[in-house]
Amino acid sequence: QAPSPPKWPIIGHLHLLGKLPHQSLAALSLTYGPIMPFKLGMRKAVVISSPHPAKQIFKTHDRKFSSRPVPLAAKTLSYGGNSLVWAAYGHHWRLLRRLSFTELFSTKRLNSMEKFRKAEVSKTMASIYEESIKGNSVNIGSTVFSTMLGIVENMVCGNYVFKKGDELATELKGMVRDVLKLSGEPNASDFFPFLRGLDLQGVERRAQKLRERFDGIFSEMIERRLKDMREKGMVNERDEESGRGIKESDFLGVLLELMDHNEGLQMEHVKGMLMDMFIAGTDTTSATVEWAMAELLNHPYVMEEARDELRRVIGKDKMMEESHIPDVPFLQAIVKEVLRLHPAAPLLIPRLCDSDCQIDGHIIEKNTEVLVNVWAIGRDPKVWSDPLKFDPSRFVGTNLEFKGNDYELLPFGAGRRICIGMPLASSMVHLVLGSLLHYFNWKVEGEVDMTEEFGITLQKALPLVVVATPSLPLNPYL
Ligand code: HEM
Repeated sequence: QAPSPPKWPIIGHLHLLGKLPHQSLAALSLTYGPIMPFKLGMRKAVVISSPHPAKQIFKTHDRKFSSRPVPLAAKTLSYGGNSLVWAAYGHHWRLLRRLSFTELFSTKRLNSMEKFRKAEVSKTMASIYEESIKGNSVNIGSTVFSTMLGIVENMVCGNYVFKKGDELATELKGMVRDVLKLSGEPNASDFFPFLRGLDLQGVERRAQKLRERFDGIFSEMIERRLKDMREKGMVNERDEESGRGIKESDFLGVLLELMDHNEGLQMEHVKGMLMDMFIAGTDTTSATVEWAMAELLNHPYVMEEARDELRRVIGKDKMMEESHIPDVPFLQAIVKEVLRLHPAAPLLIPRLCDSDCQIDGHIIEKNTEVLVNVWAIGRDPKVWSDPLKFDPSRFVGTNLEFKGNDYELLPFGAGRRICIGMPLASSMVHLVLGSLLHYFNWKVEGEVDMTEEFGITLQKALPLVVVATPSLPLNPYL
């Protein structure tokens, strides 16, 4: 057994989690090592804080670690824990993963939707422009959240339930945050199965209520889609805008059709998938752009270097497009540096060990939960020189990527359960951040506060609200 902190009777190590578990666990692993057994009430866990054991888990023994523990709140919110994010590794998960890949995230599918993403980002830039000429400030996180909401929504169901800036979109951001908070909130019923049913902290009650609110939205989406399908067959009338082929359906249409053909898919699986995409795809991406802007505002010379690069590559009177991304290596380095210091899921989404396994000489027993602390790995002085310094140039001229093969940089996880939305997230973070920098000047008085807030995702405690001024002579976004 690897060394672990002294535990208390019954609660084990729960008292050591603190308000920001990724930070408390990172500090403890400095004393107890990179493979640290941890007792969460009655549940066995192990915390991994270094690239070598992470590689063993995600590569050498990936199959054994390909399920996840499902917190009770997540089970309620995901319609029973059978969605892509939470399903146990096996036939059902493979079906959902394959469907999501072919219908949403294959290169072909993503390419066919590019025109639409471009339009969505232009709309965002135009709205920031309008605010900027009025001298109004912009809430970066909320603005990028709405952009991602529009993009995910269009990919998933090809129409709009949420209008930009309307009440439902604003409400939805709050709801997504609540889901992430609830799913990450330590819940006594998870740690002590004999307390199940008592719901002492009211977590499940709150999860149930939240799910009902989502359910109203999803039911409306599905109702509309079914009506379309009845009236027009599978023809997607929005093909002009979405760039899809005329006979193709969208993701929701395909799921509903498969459900009809009894492929083992039920309505709650379809709704669980909608929940996954809206939760996993929106706040993660907008938080990354928000952290990036916060770091750049605190490092104006880095921001200036990125803008010089964008001006050189794109030109002064053109919009940034996804096709520019391979030609802006410094912007790419900034994104890597932001994901190193501020990974949107600092403990990833935990995995579950399905049979005894030896990692670097330590036995990890069956049913142990595995928390890979990528936040700690990103700040480990044994891995990075001057790790707390925001210095994108450390990536310039290296082949280091965040795609699951370099175990020192794993913001999207790795192995067969690596984030399926990574290609989309990567394009969007580069495109939105690049566009914000290319088109506007950004300044703040004093330092931006970088305090983190608790949740399953890493959020800024204080939202970044800044005034922009247009920086290019023409406004290519209007
Ligand atoms: C910066 C943005 C994002 C980050 C940092 C991120 C991070 C992650 C991480 C760490 C995991 C768990 C991986 C593992 O267990 O190894 C994950 C899973 C997942 N992500 Fe993302 N994600 C992002 C954006 C997105 C987007 C845009 C979507 C979709 C629209 C998405 C959909 C998913 C799904 C469905 C899973 C579950 C995959 C499975 O269990 O098979 N994510 N993500």
